[in-house]
Amino acid sequence: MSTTVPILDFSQYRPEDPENRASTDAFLKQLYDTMHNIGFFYVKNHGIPLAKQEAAFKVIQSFFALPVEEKLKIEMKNSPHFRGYSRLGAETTNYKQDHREQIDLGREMPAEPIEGNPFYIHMRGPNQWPDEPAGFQETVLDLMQAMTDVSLVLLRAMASCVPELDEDSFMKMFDKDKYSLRMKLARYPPTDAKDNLGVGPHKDYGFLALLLQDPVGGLQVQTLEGEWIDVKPIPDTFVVNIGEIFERLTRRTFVATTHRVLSNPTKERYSIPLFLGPSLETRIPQLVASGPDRVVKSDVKEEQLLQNEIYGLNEIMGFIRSHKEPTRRWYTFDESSQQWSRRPVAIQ
Ligand SMILES: O=C(O)CCC(=O)C(=O)O
Ligand SMILES: [Fe+2]
Repeated sequence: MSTTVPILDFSQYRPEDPENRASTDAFLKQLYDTMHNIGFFYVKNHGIPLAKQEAAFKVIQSFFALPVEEKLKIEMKNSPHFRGYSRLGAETTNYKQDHREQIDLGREMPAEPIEGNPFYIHMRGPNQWPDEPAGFQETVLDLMQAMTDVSLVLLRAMASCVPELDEDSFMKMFDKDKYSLRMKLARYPPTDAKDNLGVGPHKDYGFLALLLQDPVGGLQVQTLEGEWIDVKPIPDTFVVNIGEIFERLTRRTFVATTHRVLSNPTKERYSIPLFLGPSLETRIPQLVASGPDRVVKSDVKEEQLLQNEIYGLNEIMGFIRSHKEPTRRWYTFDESSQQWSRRPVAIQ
């Protein structure tokens, strides 16, 4: 069976408009089928102006063009909240070094006290912002807000298209002051190496990811039958995919699709994924009574899946396995209790 990544028209989804019922229902039906059959799709007519997308790419490109010493001023190892810059090769996916550099960001929040809090609470905290280029923070925050707004509406649509899910109790996990948001600003340098994996095969850890990619291409998804297909850039669309926790919650009615990025031999590539999750303390219920008995082929082994009941544990464990140096400096693992904890001050 050949599979394609469908394009959904977001302007069809207007649940508050009774006149538009047929169109909203058609959108929800297509959304359900897509999430069940492939777990990846494009959205068009999302309402985020092209100018906002282009402005973000522009400041991001200027940042990555700075000398490395400048970029290292906001290196992730400064941050117990896993925020900041990771240089080329600093990140690991599926046991292998990735070939990209990036800035990790999240919601701008105050750091939480160490005493009396679980270690995963430190995923919350402030971002590190570069001084240069001018306007970086405002421009990136502007896009982050617009992408968040689209993600939250998409999430509601996803919840409402599953008959077994109660939309309101589902959305309660996404308390407006506490839901979790992570964003990456990524640059993949060109490589003519035979092994041209920009990012190795993985699933995303949260509920959903919304991705803006530039025109270069290289993103691929693995169909449920195990075949790799291109998610070619389509101008003015965003790519959406489901995360592992959504898969857990729906007992694989929805699938967290495996994906990877192949670097281009001659061109650098930029992408901006945003990951949405509930508040860190949320215990993820399995809201669907029983899932279909599905066999899904994936290059990601079951042992790699993050399926903890507490959402925040999944998020921090994803960062701990990908970012060795910030982890070594700020966290410690106790063999006897098999527990992680946060160091009060970083070690050198
Ligand atoms: O750069 C991309 O297109 C995808 C990146 C990705 O999958 C990730 O960072 O989780
Ligand atoms: Fe991903």
